Amino acid sequence: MTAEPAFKSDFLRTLRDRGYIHQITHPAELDAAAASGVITAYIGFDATAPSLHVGSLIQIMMLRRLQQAGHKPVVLMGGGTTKVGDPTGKDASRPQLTDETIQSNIASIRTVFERFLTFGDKPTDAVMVDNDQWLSSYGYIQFLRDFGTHFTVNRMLAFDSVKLRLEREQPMTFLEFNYMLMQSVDFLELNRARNVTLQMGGSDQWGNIVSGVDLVRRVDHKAAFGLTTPLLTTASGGKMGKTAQGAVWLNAEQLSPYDYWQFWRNVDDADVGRFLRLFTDLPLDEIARLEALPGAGINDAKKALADAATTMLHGPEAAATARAAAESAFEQGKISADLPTVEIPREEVIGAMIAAVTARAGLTASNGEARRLAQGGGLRLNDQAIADGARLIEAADINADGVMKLAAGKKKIVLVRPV
Ligand SMILES: Nc1ncnc2c1ncn2[C@@H]1O[C@H](COP(=O)(O)OP(=O)(O)OP(=O)(O)O)[C@@H](O)[C@H]1O
Ligand SMILES: N[C@@H](Cc1ccc(O)cc1)C(=O)O
Repeated sequence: MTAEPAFKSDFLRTLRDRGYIHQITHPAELDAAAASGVITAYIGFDATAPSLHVGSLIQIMMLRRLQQAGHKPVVLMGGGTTKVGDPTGKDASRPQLTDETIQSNIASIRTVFERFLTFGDKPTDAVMVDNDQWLSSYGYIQFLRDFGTHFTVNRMLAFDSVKLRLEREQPMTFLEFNYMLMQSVDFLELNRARNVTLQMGGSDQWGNIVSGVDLVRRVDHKAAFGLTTPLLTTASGGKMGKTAQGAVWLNAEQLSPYDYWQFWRNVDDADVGRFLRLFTDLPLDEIARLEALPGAGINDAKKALADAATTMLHGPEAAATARAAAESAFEQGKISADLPTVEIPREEVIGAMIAAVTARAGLTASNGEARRLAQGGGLRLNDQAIADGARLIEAADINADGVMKLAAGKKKIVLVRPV
């Protein structure tokens, strides 16, 4: 192994110590800049959905580390780039979103950033910009003349986002082919308007980021840097942020604080230390202590992770409520009103097979999966294991509050309310 150079700047030292760094374009130059003054850095987020998910949280946390180290974060909303759609990592073109959908997604996404960053007018306060402001006002010919000359098709074909599609003989439209230019122009624009010298993102963004660095350096002869994080996967190999049930959304409307707390509480043992370093502000020595807890102590480390991550996103009260609901549900065998409740038409519950209700409540993907779960002893109705997936639900299974408690395995649990 080659020895890694020691960083002088607090910012890069923290990023390295906490596991954020995958690649940097000019490490020594960037380190010197961050050690000697305030730098301004940006990360872009496209508005492809009404909420960001846990995969993008590493990026948000990196902007938080930047601000904690005394530098200035710029959050870029991709109002313009979302109209084109980043082909990076995609097998096929994205569906085109309407302007209304993009605007409503931006309005919904932007709310979470205030939890992680301090916005305002002071030198290291965060600011938010929307690239629609400049990208949409270029005329086509002007854009081509100003920027098209700085990109060769030869080089663009060599980037993964393009190359992999061509190799697989999957179509890439000319619309998508332009995405890289637009992201590069963003960097140039932000460098000129706000003195942004660093762009960060996930490792899949490397091609787009390097193109922007090159554009700033070539056109304006100014310093510009790129830094990427590893693309996070969980210990079981899946892309971080997606689960069998879907993405782990950051907005409470898409995923309740309870389910968010549960996501962190249920991470694999092997992920706990890494996630504590990336997703909480706990000091490294405290994390080392939590990681080293013997045996079942790992559960305390997971609860510390769930508490800290949920507090940061949803606030201390929501985190405490989620934890109390989880503890009463899993550890004391009681029913807690804070468990997620699923409303199902009465006729689909009373008299229906428990396997069907389990699937209908979203605990399993199918009736068959619910039946197998029951056979294996993993299906519980009001804390009693039910081995027969064909067992019919009776009115007597519903308690005085009008709900019954249904659990699939140790981790998934809901209240079903017939309505
Ligand atoms: N699992 C992950 N680990 C690290 N970074 C991630 C992960 N998922 C997304 N990112 C990063 O978060 C930023 C925003 O990504 P984006 O919202 O496009 O995520 P996505 O899951 O790829 O969404 P989409 O499916 O719309 O492309 C990018 O910099 C991307 O590299
Ligand atoms: N391409 C990035 C989002 C982005 C958009 C514009 C930028 O200038 C930077 C980044 C993504 O898909 O995640």
